[in-house]
Amino acid sequence: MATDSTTPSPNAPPAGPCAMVVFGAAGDLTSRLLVPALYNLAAGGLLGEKFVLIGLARAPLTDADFRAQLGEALLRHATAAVDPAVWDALAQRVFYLEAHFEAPDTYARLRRRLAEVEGEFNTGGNALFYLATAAEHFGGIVEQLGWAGLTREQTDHWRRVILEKPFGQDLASAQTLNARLRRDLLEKQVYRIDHYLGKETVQNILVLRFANGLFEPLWNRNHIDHVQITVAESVGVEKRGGYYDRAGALRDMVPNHLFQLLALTAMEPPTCFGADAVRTEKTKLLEAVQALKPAQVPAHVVRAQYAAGTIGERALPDYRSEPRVAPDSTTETFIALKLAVDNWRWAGVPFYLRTGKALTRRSTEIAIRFKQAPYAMFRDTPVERLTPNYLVLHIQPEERISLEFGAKVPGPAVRMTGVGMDFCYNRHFGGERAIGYETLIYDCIMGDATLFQRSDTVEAAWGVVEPIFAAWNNSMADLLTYPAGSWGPQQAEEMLGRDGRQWRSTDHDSCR
Ligand SMILES: NC(=O)C1=CN([C@@H]2O[C@H](COP(=O)(O)OP(=O)(O)OC[C@H]3O[C@@H](n4cnc5c(N)ncnc54)[C@H](OP(=O)(O)O)[C@@H]3O)[C@@H](O)[C@H]2O)C=CC1
Ligand SMILES: O=C1O[C@H](COP(=O)(O)O)[C@@H](O)[C@H](O)[C@H]1O
Repeated sequence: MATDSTTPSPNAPPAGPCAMVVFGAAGDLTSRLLVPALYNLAAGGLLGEKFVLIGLARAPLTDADFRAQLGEALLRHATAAVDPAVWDALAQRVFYLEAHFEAPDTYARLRRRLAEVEGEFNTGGNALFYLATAAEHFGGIVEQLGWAGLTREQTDHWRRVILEKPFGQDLASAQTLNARLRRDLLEKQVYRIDHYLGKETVQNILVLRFANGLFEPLWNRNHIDHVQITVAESVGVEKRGGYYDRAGALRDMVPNHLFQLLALTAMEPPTCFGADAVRTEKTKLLEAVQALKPAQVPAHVVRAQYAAGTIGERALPDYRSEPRVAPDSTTETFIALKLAVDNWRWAGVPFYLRTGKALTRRSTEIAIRFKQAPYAMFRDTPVERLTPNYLVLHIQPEERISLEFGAKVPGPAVRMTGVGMDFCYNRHFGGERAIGYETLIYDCIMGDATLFQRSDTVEAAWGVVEPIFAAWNNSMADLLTYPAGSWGPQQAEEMLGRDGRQWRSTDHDSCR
């Protein structure tokens, strides 16, 4: 992550030289996210002349077909008007290799193609292998790259691999995958993407906390009552029933995206802005999250599945009637958790996390609730209750930070109302938004792994959720239902209610 400005800094040097090989280049991720991100980098002058893209997939395409396919995808998914000159220049450096991941000759052909582009475009022998493919292919591809000598680094060139999530389905499979990767790659060559770390508002958590003297003294159990992390989606399972029905909300979202938000919010200050310093603190934080005991699971975890309902004008069927979902599915589409971080900073401060599909609206936020001031001074006034003090990091779709506090209503009587101060990204930085993958691709080419997951972080995260799976396997938690378009089951409210707390309402949120 460039440390002096935005996504990445416009003053940053262009990335490269390098050849980026995308395994699964005819897929959705490539068209929807990777190509627009590469275009944005090129448009910002952040992809050097010595950058080449080689797409690899099974479809019988020529280079020209592939360029045309990506060009159309770019027009559909670009975040700003496409400048044909920028795209044409980039497209000249795009190539296609029709190949099967499993076929051994794929890797010999790839080696030859890499040597050709190295000669023609001076890519310097550097190569980034991007596995934009289902996780079941990761091990096989990396192994074959290793056999073909394609992952071997030399003093004059580097070789790196980007993996998309999921990194395993549980702790054991994550450990197996990491061990398999280690056979052919050094940890420093592995870049595990969590796309939440590509979001500006997520990267800003570190800056907010550690570049401002204002917040850090308050950032602990002496001043913070509790923390809420919400990742609410208004979409249902859409076309991904086949994958999602095997994963569920806990696997799909919690050990990755929600725990990244948790770790950034709660970690100790790293000693420097280096990849290992930041990732070590994140890992330590996740290791400090108390594993739930089986008997705690029913009170600390709420899981539920959506039933038919409407979200705005949109009607959603029961989750079990969605395409490629089992009619008797017991997969959760909503989960709420109460976690404790057992360290000096956070002892006694609950962290409430919730995520779900088919909820009222899309809203991702981290709400930090400060402890209440003593009421004594207002006892003989009309003030009946003090306004809760929240610092809210609105991650998406609104991108802002708000501070909520009480203010005196003008007039002779002492009356109080809740008011807020807002920092809105749009208003301050303008409306042009990035995909999020720009920074991640740029950083990988530049060899900065700060925003990527390390193997021990991934394993620490699975370690926290593992006891929950175990309890569910022993039928220790009911699967509830909630109507699509609601905020989830009532039991998620009750979980906080038992602690005398409630989820912060997002109903009136907007940039003031
Ligand atoms: N799509 C998204 O928004 C996101 C996706 N991801 C992750 O990214 C990865 C890719 O997802 P996505 O692009 O949606 O997947 P798709 O199914 O759309 O694309 C997969 C690609 O892999 C190719 N492929 C599959 N098997 C083989 C094979 N044996 N040999 C050669 N090529 C093969 C397919 O080629 P063919 O066309 O020939 O089938 C296709 O190009 C997944 O891990 C997913 O979890 C992560 C975040 C977001
Ligand atoms: O990884 C995933 O993330 C998306 C949510 O991402 P966002 O950037 O739109 O918040 C989620 O829909 C999907 O199920 C999950 O696999």
